[in-house]
Amino acid sequence: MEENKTRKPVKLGTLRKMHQEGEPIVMLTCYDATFAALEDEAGVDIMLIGDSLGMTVQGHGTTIPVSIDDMAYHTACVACGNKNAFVLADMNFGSYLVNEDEAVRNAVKLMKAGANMVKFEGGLEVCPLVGRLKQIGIPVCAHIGFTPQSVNAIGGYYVQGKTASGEEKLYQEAMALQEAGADMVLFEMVPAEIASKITKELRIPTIGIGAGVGTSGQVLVLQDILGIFPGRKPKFSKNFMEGASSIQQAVANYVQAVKSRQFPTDQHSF
Ligand SMILES: Nc1nc(=O)c2c([nH]1)NC[C@@H]1CN(c3ccc(C(=O)N[C@@H](CCC(=O)O)C(=O)O)cc3)CN21
Ligand SMILES: CC(C)C(=O)C(=O)O
Ligand SMILES: [Mg+2]
Repeated sequence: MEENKTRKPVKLGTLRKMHQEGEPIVMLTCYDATFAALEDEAGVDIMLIGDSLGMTVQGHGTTIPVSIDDMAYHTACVACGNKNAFVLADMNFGSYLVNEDEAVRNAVKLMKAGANMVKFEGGLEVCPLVGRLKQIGIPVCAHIGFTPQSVNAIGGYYVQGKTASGEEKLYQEAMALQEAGADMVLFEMVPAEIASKITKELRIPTIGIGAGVGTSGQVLVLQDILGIFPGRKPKFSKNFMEGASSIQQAVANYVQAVKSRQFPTDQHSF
């Protein structure tokens, strides 16, 4: 592969600047070193070692069975293949809301494996943990809206924040997370208008998946953009292999589509 020599390391400061200047941030899930090198070369800004690996790599029906050792292993694989992208690692179900000291130790494990930031699902209930991690030098991305680890409690794959009170809840959560010290907020499956409105009021960058084009950046699952995830495709994802002649080109086309705000369209939004 031809080396991309113009690329500089993406740091937290880079992401803040992109948010301020309105340059879209491209995030894509990544689970191994080969794809890390490929995504890095294609210009992906943030590689997310998502707990979606429970579905895409391990073949489970949800993200619930994933362990902290699974997350640390895949984070280390990605970190080895990556040169310049920012590395974000998901905290798995059960690794952060059971016991706060254990949550801190688990976050430390992911940072030692090569993460630059950790992400976990939740609103007001995770604010104390966000503050504690911040104190010991661990940046946090908060994941709100539809939170897949709570699919059993939510009762299905439903769009969140559709009612006036749901919208207010999302707004309050985003503001509280920023105040608690979060460095980024991710919205999953929320109305485009709300994600855009909250993004304008936050100092910190936002990332959307099924949250419209008005967030600071976008994320999708690697296997979804390659059209190789079995079963029905979520409304918010897009197969970028269509019209591409290689995997490299499909990933580059995703990067280009997010950077030019051609993706997502209304067709991928709620
Ligand atoms: N391959 C893959 N893509 C993802 O986007 C993804 C994962 N896995 N695993 C972790 C979570 C789970 N997420 C999901 C999974 C499925 C739907 C889904 O099926 N959405 C349908 C509605 C399905 C229904 O009505 O039950 C949709 O049309 O958007 C949404 C989000 C997002 N994440
Ligand atoms: C879908 C994204 C946002 C995620 O959390 C994951 O891949 O686990
Ligand atoms: Mg996740």
